[in-house]
Amino acid sequence: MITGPIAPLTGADRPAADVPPYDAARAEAAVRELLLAVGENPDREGLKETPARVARAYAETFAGLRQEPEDVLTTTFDLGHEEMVLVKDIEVYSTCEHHLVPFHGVAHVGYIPNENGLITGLSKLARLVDVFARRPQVQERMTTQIADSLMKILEPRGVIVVVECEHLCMSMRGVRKPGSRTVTSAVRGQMRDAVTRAEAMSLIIGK
Ligand SMILES: Nc1nc2c(ncn2[C@@H]2O[C@H](COP(=O)(O)OP(=O)(O)OP(=O)(O)O)[C@@H](O)[C@H]2O)c(=O)[nH]1
Ligand SMILES: [Zn+2]
Repeated sequence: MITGPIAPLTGADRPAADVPPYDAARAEAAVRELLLAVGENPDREGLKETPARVARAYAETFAGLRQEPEDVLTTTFDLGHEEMVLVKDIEVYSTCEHHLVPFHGVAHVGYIPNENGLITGLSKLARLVDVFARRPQVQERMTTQIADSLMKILEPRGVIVVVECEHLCMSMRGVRKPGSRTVTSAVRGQMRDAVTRAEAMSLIIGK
């Protein structure tokens, strides 16, 4: 049986500073237990390195728990560009917090800079998506977190985030509907205006 302290704060929005350091030994012990539980022999040749491998993989998969959006939205420029900036088709791999299996697809992230034209590096938008994707997630919360952190840090006039993902928990098990895609959006500030929103959506949909 695995025992030990649990994270002091349990909310999904807790700050990275409150998340305890990654405990690889604990993850390894848990994977060994899981293999025993399903009736496998964790000491057989093919599996003996598996708990350590999974522990290493989980460190990467959940690295976002120890990152803040401020860590990646660092490079900002004052370009004086006040029109919409949209990066679309950002590949997303996240983990469904209900089943701990992946959901994957694309995110489209757009914003309208403020009157000072404060913008960020394009790659930083993709990094921001990863900060929230690399956590146990639900797609709705991930979408909201991306939008709200952009609003807070860049103080833009508006933000739109659209995420389209296939959830493997719906494809490979349970209801077994491969190919279905879940679309979530979060729209903030001036991006809520009908004309602006329509422009953003046509840029997102147009291939
Ligand atoms: N809203 C939302 N639901 C999700 C997400 N990922 C998985 N789910 C759903 O979470 C639900 C969990 O339902 P439960 O009935 O508790 O679990 P379950 O018995 O494994 O459900 P099934 O997947 O239907 O077999 C399922 O309907 C999943 O499709 C997500 O990102 N957002
Ligand atoms: Zn799931």
